[in-house]
Amino acid sequence: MTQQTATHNVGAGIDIRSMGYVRVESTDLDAWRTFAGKVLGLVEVKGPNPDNLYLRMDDVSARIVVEPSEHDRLGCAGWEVADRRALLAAVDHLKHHGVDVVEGSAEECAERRVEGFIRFSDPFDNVWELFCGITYESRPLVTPYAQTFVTGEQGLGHIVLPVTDDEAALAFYTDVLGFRLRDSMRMPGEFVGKEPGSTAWLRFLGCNPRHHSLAFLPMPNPARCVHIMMEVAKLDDVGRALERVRRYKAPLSATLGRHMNDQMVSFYVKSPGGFDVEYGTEGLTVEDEKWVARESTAVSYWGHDFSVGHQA
Ligand SMILES: Cc1ccc(O)c(O)c1CC[C@@H]1C(=O)CC[C@]2(C)C(=O)CC[C@@H]12
Ligand SMILES: [Fe+2]
Repeated sequence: MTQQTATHNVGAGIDIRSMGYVRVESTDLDAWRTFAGKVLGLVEVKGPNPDNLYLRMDDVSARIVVEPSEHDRLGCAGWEVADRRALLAAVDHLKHHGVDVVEGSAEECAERRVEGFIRFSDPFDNVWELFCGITYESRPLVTPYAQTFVTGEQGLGHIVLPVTDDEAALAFYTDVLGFRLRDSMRMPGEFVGKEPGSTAWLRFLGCNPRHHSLAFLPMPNPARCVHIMMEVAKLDDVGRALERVRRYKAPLSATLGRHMNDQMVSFYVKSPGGFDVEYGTEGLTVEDEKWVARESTAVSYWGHDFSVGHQA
């Protein structure tokens, strides 16, 4: 299967290849330094702006950039397209759908080490960036706990964004952005503040073989992000990370478990950004040609007790 087949552009949306980077706003960079380095096992590297914290997880120069701010929240997620031509096509496509697009300045490109990028917001004020031509490093990454992150064509991982209207979100992300629906989960409406007896949908969407790169939860969130997921190669890497959560007293949001839809074994830990980080392994990969989007009837086959996150 090649990336160039027509099926890759199902729905004629934008040809987004993967989630490339995440930018985080922080009131406490030292808290992020410890959390990212000691708990997650990311590697701090030098970057263009000495005020920012740059974190590597693979050959890409930085996958997570934390910048000083008055807020603790997600800044934006950056999504990779193949090249400048794809980026220009995306601009046309977004404008055609009435989306306001801002082109990244030369300084902003230098800070991100990309050839070009654009910024826009989804209908729920989540900030998106699309970029091409990011730099990658010759020096192999040596992670502090010897884990390997699963990235490559699957990108950084996945992100769960807050939305206010699940139907409008599904239409925007599939018809306008070109994501493919991979799974759905029904939730009681009262869970997200809708009228009792109603239904709210959690949708899981993909843009590459990773089962989902994007999901949305119809519930507002001050951190502008529910969680980001990063995947490591081995179950031992998840187990060791869970021990570091305990050692560094990072607040666990959900216990170890295996999800039903993407079969990932993971736990959730609260980041200093106000959103969770899901740390997992053994995530499912799919092929668009064969995949059928169904409705999963449970969060997990076992584990993932979210009540630990609500205990004082
Ligand atoms: C259900 C599910 C499947 C695959 C995932 O990667 C995944 O993160 C989830 C869980 C999604 C969701 C969440 O992130 C926030 C808290 C939620 C709403 C719950 O309380 C249950 C499902 C959880
Ligand atoms: Fe997740």
